[in-house]
Amino acid sequence: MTLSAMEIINDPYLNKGTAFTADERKQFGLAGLVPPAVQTISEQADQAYQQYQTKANDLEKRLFLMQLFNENRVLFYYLFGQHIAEFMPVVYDPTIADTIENYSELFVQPQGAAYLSIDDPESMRMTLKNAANNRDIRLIVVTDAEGILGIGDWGTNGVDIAVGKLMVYTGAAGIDPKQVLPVVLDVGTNNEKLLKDPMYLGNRHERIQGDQYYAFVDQFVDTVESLFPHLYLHWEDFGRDNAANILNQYKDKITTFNDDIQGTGIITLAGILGALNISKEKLTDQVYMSFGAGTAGAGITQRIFDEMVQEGLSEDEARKHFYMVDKQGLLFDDTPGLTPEQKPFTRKRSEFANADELTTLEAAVKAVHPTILVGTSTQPGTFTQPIVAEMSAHTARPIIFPLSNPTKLAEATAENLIQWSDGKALVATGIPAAPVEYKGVTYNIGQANNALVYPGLGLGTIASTAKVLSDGMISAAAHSLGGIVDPDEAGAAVLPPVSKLDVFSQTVANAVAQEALDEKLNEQPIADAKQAVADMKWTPEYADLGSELQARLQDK
Ligand SMILES: NC(=O)c1ccc[n+]([C@@H]2O[C@H](COP(=O)([O-])OP(=O)(O)OC[C@H]3O[C@@H](n4cnc5c(N)ncnc54)[C@H](O)[C@@H]3O)[C@@H](O)[C@H]2O)c1
Ligand SMILES: O=C(O)C[C@H](O)C(=O)O
Ligand SMILES: [Mn+2]
Repeated sequence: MTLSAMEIINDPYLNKGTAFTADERKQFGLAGLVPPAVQTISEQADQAYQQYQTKANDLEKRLFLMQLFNENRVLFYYLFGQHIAEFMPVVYDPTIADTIENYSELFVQPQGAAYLSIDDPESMRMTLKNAANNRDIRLIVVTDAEGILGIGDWGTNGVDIAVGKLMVYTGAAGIDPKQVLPVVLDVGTNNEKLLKDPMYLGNRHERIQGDQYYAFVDQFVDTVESLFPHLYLHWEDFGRDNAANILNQYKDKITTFNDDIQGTGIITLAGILGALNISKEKLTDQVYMSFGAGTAGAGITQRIFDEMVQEGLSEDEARKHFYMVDKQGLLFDDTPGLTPEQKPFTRKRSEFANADELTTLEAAVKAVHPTILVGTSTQPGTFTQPIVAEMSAHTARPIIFPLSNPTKLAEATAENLIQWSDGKALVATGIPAAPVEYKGVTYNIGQANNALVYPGLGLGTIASTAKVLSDGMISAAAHSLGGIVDPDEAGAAVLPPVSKLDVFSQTVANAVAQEALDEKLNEQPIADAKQAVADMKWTPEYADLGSELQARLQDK
């Protein structure tokens, strides 16, 4: 069996458009099916970038790039590689939030995703097999879309976050796009707007919860593990009640990762270490306050706590450095509605004369004087001027990270934080922020978004054939981002710039793979971690069509 010329052109992994060579056009019946000119990939990319620049806004730009992605993966990633910092906010957060909210209206094609319906579990295996289409799948990003960014429950529309996260894996770290699969678990939605929308494309019923939900998740894990034996399974944007349960269920059994818990923990720790490098302070001297102690907030807190223990504090000593504020206010051991992840970080009312008044962030900040404040609350504008002034009055260089996404949900803007703290605050934001000019200094703002770390973490884990993702590998990833920014430059950022994302993703991957080997977690013999990472890395170049087709036939 061989592929027809039309099948080749319509296959995004094989299509080269005007870059098919004269020989290929002759040999595979492509002559006359594309315009006569034979272009190089660089000429194609220049032409595509010119088109991109004519688009009126980020949504239009994204739709154009998705069209390119749908039609020609190599060209898309070549172009992405040339404009990584410019394209990140367009293919990913924050613009991706608009495409998720308007998924039905914008729907053109399914972008290679697998839609797994809880109403049709019998089809699961076949769907996954067909979506993989004989490809050697090494990486799945799966969501059930109950907690998309901070915008809530978006049902089947959430599939876009799986597609988008995977685009960043390849653009940043060079994961082979032939080896990835985006998946949405459509278990229904509690989003009334979607349930009433005649155009909604997902299952039109409330979320199935409890045993049936967990059985469906379990069936999914069993099925992908049996179909794809070398899989790295990435969970994204599950709801607060399920995310940690699922991670705890599988993390010691398979190679798996929760981005919101672990990825956010790593990047935030890296940002804090970067900030302490600037202020020349020690982590173990800090007082940490988590605002919005949900999936991400608790995940970050746990990572910073583990780091303090690693730096020599006992668990009891370390715990004294942490405070959590959620909807109820400062969390105490008798606060109703605590999650299992919050319980270890609650305080005793007896520690405060006015415990019952500590129901707002401002009151908690006044009572505790945190030196680090991290926001994952989905509550915009909650890091107010009085709060920032209060922190600045008690700390030389307060570390303040408003991490809620997308843009409209951020707890504060970087500009306000720099102004309100008179340039003292060490800031990172969840979405990209422009440098802030203040009193003659240009403050570069680091982006504490898990996208700065999960691509390298994934590449390192897959390349090392690690059987699990260990705490040591996670810690190695966080530490590997140090030493890239010069901390002594005025206005230095706490994290390396997104423009270097492709470079430092390799650094992260190398560190993670080395740690996996040091811990003897590799399933296959590997002599050299760096070499294994280099061998795994895919680069966007057109391969010879004949060889590609040959390989395709061998896979069948
Ligand atoms: N920058 C990053 O890399 C990154 C990573 C993950 C999540 N996030 C962002 O963090 C936010 C939360 O995501 P999540 O997955 O943890 O969601 P989540 O629903 O698990 O957690 C949100 C928490 O905020 C709490 N909250 C709600 N209203 C509050 C209020 N008025 N005061 C205090 N707390 C309040 C909720 O009770 C919950 O515990 C989102 O906006 C998301 O985009 C950012
Ligand atoms: O998707 C992002 O931009 C980061 C994070 O995973 C989130 O949920 O906000
Ligand atoms: Mn997320």
